[in-house]
Amino acid sequence: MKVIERAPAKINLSLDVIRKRNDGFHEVNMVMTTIDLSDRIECTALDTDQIKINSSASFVPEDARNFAYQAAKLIKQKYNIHQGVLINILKEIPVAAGLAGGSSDAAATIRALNKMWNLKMSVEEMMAIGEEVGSDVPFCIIGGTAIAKGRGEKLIPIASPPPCWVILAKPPVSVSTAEIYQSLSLNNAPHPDVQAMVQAIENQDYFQICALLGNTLESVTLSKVQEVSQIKAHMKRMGADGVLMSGSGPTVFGLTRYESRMQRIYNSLKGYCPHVYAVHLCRGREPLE
Ligand SMILES: C[C@@](CO)(OP(=O)(O)O)[C@H](O)COP(=O)(O)OP(=O)(O)OC[C@H]1O[C@@H](n2ccc(N)nc2=O)[C@H](O)[C@@H]1O
Ligand SMILES: Nc1ncnc2c1ncn2[C@@H]1O[C@H](COP(=O)(O)OP(=O)(O)O)[C@@H](O)[C@H]1O
Repeated sequence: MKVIERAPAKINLSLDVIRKRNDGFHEVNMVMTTIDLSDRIECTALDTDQIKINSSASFVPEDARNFAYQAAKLIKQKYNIHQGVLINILKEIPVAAGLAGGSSDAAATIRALNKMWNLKMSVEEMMAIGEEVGSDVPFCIIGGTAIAKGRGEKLIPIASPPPCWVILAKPPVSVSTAEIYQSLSLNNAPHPDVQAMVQAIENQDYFQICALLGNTLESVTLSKVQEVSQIKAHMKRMGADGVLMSGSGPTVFGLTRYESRMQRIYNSLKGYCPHVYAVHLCRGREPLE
């Protein structure tokens, strides 16, 4: 038996870091939304009782460090499953990019194994398992657009933003999420207006959404990866209506409603950055499969 699931990336339209907690995490307030750049997860039943990972990308661990492996192991333990699974990961999402590629692979694995082993887990149960793998995994279980609080696991689904093109450019460097949070000094950090962003999305006010894009972590990554500022400036010059770094970065995204402008921004970045994509926001809570 084989179950296939789509694992879409996310971007953070607004990301505020409120305080450092005692457990090593930070309290956040974010607006996240899925985009139509996806990995593909294929789960195939194995005769032997083991978890095997196969990934199409280098840099992605194929052992217990893989988030999909960790998700499968947690499910096997919780439901006392003695069957094995081969998890084939076809990577499209750049790795360590601020786009939650690994988290989305874990979430898609949870959805796939729920079907393959007929576990009848509710969305809440899948989110609880996801939370044990990483802060962004519960969001990746539901997808769509949501406010995320706590360390990212407390979710309030909201309406989707109005349709537009999202151009993504990842400079040829990767950053560690833990290091970026660690280097953040909250004394002089910028704090985006998350509530105003939620309101702008509810009003379907595209230009207000563009104006309110903000990310507390951006200044930290900017100071380590100079290409982030260069790409931001370039996207603005080429006519993007709003530009921001996603998550802990270093991927930068730009928004436009015009296909011709999307093409211009995309083409002008293609020679400069190894990873450039032009995608759409995902509308609504489409079934993630
Ligand atoms: C910054 C964000 C924004 O969506 O995304 P990415 O850039 O990773 O895509 C997330 O907060 C990342 O979530 P995720 O990548 O799941 O992080 P986790 O694996 O749970 O944690 C990795 C490390 O990041 C730090 N961390 C993470 C989340 C959080 N709210 N506070 C933290 O301080 C902790 O040091 C933790 O050990
Ligand atoms: N399935 C996976 N896909 C990508 N990276 C993974 C995966 N499982 C574990 N990792 C590890 O997680 C780290 C962060 O990757 P990723 O989830 O792509 O980035 P981000 O947290 O910035 O969105 C990588 O450096 C990689 O070692």
